[in-house]
Amino acid sequence: MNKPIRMALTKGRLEKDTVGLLEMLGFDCTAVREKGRKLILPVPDANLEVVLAKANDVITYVEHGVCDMGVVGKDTIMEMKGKFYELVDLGFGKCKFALATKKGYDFYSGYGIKTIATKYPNVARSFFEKKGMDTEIIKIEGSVELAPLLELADGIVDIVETGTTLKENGLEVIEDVAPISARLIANTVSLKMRHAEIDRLITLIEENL
Ligand SMILES: Nc1ncnc2c1ncn2[C@@H]1O[C@H](COP(=O)(O)OP(=O)(O)OP(=O)(O)O)[C@@H](O)[C@H]1O
Ligand SMILES: O=P(O)(O)OC[C@H]1O[C@H](OP(=O)(O)OP(=O)(O)O)[C@H](O)[C@@H]1O
Repeated sequence: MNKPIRMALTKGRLEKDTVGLLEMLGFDCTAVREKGRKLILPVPDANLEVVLAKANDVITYVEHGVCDMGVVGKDTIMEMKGKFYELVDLGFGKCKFALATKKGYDFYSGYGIKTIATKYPNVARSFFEKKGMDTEIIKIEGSVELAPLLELADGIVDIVETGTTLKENGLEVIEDVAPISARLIANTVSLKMRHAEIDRLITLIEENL
């Protein structure tokens, strides 16, 4: 048998749904479910090796070819860009990028440069560039909703899923930026060298979505 296909999975929110998808395809994911602190786990009947990584690192490993495939959010793809193929929209991990401000704040009024706090500076920059709007972008590592409350920023570009975090902090969406869901990605060389195996897996996934 060929060496296993290495698939990098985003740890955290996307992990359960990805394992659920592999199980729905009929693969035994016992080793992944009972992983403890192990980070590389076999899915033997699929000839897969699952690598558990942080979202940005999934892209780094796939881009460098040390993982053949990956499962990562569209948010991470939009922020990191990079050279790899985006193959399938997996339809889970659904949320969106949105521009939000304090409730009732008139973001588009006035002539001063607006300040935007975000964990995703490239996404925010390109959103405002398309509008032809000059902004100051400040990178924040988490709980981005704090920035307008502390008056560091006029608005935020962040992930919104249920809207609860915005609501409980007196903020509201004023514009959607982009829809987000989990994507299957592949290294460009792996897709050529292991085309038959990857293609079989994609067909199986698409039949089960
Ligand atoms: N409410 C949400 N908040 C953030 N990400 C979400 C949400 N719902 C779905 N996602 C998707 O899940 C992916 C993984 O999110 P998760 O919070 O587990 O990791 P992360 O964004 O790297 O955060 P952390 O730095 O806390 O690990 C995101 O990249 C996004 O595609
Ligand atoms: O619309 P909601 O369902 O409330 O979800 C959105 C929140 O979830 C994410 O934060 P996360 O929990 O990953 O924490 P972080 O802000 O520290 O990254 C995101 O950055 C929002 O804050």
